[in-house]
Amino acid sequence: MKIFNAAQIREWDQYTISHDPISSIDLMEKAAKACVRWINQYFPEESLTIFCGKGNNGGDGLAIARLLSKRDITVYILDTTQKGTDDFQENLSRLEKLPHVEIRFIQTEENISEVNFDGVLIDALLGSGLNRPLQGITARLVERINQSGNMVVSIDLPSGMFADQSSLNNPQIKADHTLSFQSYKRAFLAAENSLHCGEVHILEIGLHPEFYNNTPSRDEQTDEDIIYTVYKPRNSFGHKGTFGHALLIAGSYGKIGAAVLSAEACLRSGVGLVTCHLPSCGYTIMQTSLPEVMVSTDVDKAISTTIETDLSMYKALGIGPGLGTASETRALLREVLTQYDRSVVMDADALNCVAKEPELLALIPAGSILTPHPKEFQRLFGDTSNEFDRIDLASQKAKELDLIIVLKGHHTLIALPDGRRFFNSTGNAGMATGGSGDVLTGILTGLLAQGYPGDDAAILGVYLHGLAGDLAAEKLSMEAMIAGDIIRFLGQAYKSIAEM
Ligand SMILES: NC(=O)C1=CN([C@@H]2O[C@H](COP(=O)(O)OP(=O)(O)OC[C@H]3O[C@@H](n4cnc5c(N)ncnc54)[C@H](O)[C@@H]3O)[C@@H](O)[C@H]2O)[C@@H](O)CC1
Ligand SMILES: [K+]
Repeated sequence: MKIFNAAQIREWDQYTISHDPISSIDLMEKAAKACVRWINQYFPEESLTIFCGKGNNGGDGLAIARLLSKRDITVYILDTTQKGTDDFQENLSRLEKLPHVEIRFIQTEENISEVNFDGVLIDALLGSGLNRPLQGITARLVERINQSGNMVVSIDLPSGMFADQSSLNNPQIKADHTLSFQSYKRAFLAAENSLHCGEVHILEIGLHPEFYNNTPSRDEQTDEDIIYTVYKPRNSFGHKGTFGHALLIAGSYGKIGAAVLSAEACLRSGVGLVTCHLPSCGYTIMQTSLPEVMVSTDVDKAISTTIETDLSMYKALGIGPGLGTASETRALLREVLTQYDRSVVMDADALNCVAKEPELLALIPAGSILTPHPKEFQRLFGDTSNEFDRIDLASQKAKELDLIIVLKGHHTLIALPDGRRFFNSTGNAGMATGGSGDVLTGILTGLLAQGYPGDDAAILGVYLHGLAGDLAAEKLSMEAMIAGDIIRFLGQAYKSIAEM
């Protein structure tokens, strides 16, 4: 699903108005009706206090008030000097025709102390038209709403939150639910906003599909349609050679488990053969845990010497899980990156090695996949002041270095070298557990070895990993699931993708 920015969303509204055609006041009525259906379902009887600004977000609020006027309702209008939009004014005069609805105006800070915060609070102060951080009386009102302790439902966006840029540390509504229209906004994908958005509900308001289809978007949220086009069902005439041979370079003393997890995930991603290059202390552990994996061993407790084998026999290479960052290991990494010219997957300590020796970056083969979590990303590419900047930096580095950057998080970002950015839609907090990243490395390496191009491998692999995690959490709970469970549910995840 494409994610449009605030300007594109405005254009989409305008396109619908002129091509549907529909008047803008009728479009607002549709949006309000969609909200009312939701409110009636979630809060069927509660009294409501509705806070409106004088833009179209406030217009939505006034229309909602009229449609729910049989309830116990109070409407507060934040009466700035600014003139209301046409649709706001029209909805105000429609509402004023209902004498039993109480409309009060907030013009001074004193008025705020007279507000009665009753029942469910509907926040229709500001929406996607926000163009500066809240201040003065608006910020004060927002603060009071947040302090009220009442349930808060925001219309379109929590007031004070920008649709497509960081709002970190700005005054903004802390909503329990956000009812937004038609499609996801960037704001809802940022972890830094999650405490303010609450649960996000996207309501269909019939914006014109032609605009959606014809308007390119840099950002997309991975969904079933995308996965359907990326996933390649297995060729029934294939043999194990068809599905590639992957090499994983992983493990150190005390962290052989990372290599085992990664190797099993790689196998279960569908690859034909897996070889794991391990320090010698991991030999018995790996052979006993996973008889399907071939093992080549190094001499020591950490991987530190030259790999003897001809790397060109491997279709893909994954480096990092449990590797450590010893200087000998870095030397090996340098050698591998120099020798190998197909895509590699680099995670965890492989990335930390690169952070210690940044000149290694230039050796990474084009089209390779890097999978940092935010801390590893920061070590590699430096600090950013907020999540939006971090995503822009990841995107810039993906372009500059011709790499795919998978920035792990609640909505993992997949930044492609051509500038496109995908936000993953599967996964849950249960996956924040040791070894979960090793599993992802294995899956991605396995998909590359099977011949998936890097961008498809990243999009599909991250989605599968999250979906398997969701299935594991459903069965076992987020608390009790562990990384190995993600592997155990990979099969079910594949099955549900195949049925799409
Ligand atoms: N036909 C349409 O365009 C539709 C619009 N809809 C609603 O319209 C909203 C967008 O409407 P608007 O563009 O009027 O935007 P808003 O209702 O968000 O308000 C924008 C106004 O507030 C002012 N403003 C911006 N930042 C401010 C700040 N920090 N403090 C005080 N004032 C500030 C702006 O100068 C502008 O006049 C959406 O969020 C959505 O709720 C929906 O009704 C769906 C249809
Ligand atoms: K709002």
